[in-house]
Amino acid sequence: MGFDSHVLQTLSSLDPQPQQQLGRVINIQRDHLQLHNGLHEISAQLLPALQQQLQASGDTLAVGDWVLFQSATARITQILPAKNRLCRRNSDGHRQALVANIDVALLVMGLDHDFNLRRLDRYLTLCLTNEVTPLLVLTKADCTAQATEKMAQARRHLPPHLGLLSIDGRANAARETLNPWLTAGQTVVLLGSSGAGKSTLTNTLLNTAVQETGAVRLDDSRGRHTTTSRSLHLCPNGVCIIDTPGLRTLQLDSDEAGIYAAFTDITTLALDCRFRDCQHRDEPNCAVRAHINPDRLKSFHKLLRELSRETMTVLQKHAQLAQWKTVSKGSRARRKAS
Ligand SMILES: Nc1nc2c(ncn2[C@@H]2O[C@H](COP(=O)(O)OP(=O)(O)OP(=O)(O)O)[C@@H](O)[C@H]2O)c(=O)[nH]1
Ligand SMILES: [Zn+2]
Repeated sequence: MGFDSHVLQTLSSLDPQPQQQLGRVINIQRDHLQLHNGLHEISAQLLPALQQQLQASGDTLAVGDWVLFQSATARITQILPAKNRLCRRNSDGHRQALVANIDVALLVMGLDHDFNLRRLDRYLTLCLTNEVTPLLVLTKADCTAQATEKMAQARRHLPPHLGLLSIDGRANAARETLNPWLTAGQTVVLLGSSGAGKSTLTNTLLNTAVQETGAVRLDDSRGRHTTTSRSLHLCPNGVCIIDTPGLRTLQLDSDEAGIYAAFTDITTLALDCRFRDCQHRDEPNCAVRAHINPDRLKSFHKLLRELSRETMTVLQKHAQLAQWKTVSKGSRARRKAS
């Protein structure tokens, strides 16, 4: 189930008791938790004290977490420190762990109306700030005549080292295409919007129909949120894959250093800008604007802007709101006058 040197190292520092077992969280429903111990599945619950501890710290258990549980009662007594956790911010600003202990993320995007490179930059940042290898997987290559053109567009937009492929997620050939990217023992998560084809691809990789799939709306290719919980499955080739429900929004839980780390194509070029503090907006001799796709630069600016808004104090937010109101009042008055 993806047991690796990280888990081994963590375990050796923990001193587990004989009545405890190691398991991996493979599914979380509202009040139902499923573990796998390498042999079979186990329905488990958190020890109440551990539940309280999690609540107090604002943390949550995630699919992919490794835990110790009591063999007799199936109560989870300890969560092993994860090598990474992909988190987002909820609408109320709270951190939510999506999945844990991930090696590779397949960023699944349809070549239909789902195709949106700015959204992709968000997912990329999530991966690169957590040391997860991202791979862009464009689905529904069979549905559009523009597959080649959109692939080229994605290639121009993305940093050069990033893996990119297009598939028909329903076809067995997709398994062969993805094979070089998937190594036995690794944990791979599928991320993307609803209807992008994550469950379809999960079924193809598992070679059985485990995950339910659903048709998309014709006008905008939006899915119907068919998948409602994250779940981890073991593929015949030894890869663990986690299918996730489509995210409506992905508010990042990253700091400035993280965003810079995810945009090294920009930060490297920035060394050649004329001004050391160049913001790559309208400064002369800006090396970034000269070489980077404007859309990607927009993503970079937007993510930094979101971050500064998040870290603003309440007073700063009020001041900014007041400033916007004055500006928009002024421009309305000017429009009226002209
Ligand atoms: N033609 C074609 N159809 C696809 C492909 N991939 C997915 N589909 C179809 O797209 C629809 C949505 O696919 P799902 O796999 O349910 O999408 P999802 O990303 O899991 O969606 P949620 O579970 O709602 O997050 C289904 O009708 C699939 O059959 C593909 O590569 N080609
Ligand atoms: Zn610049």
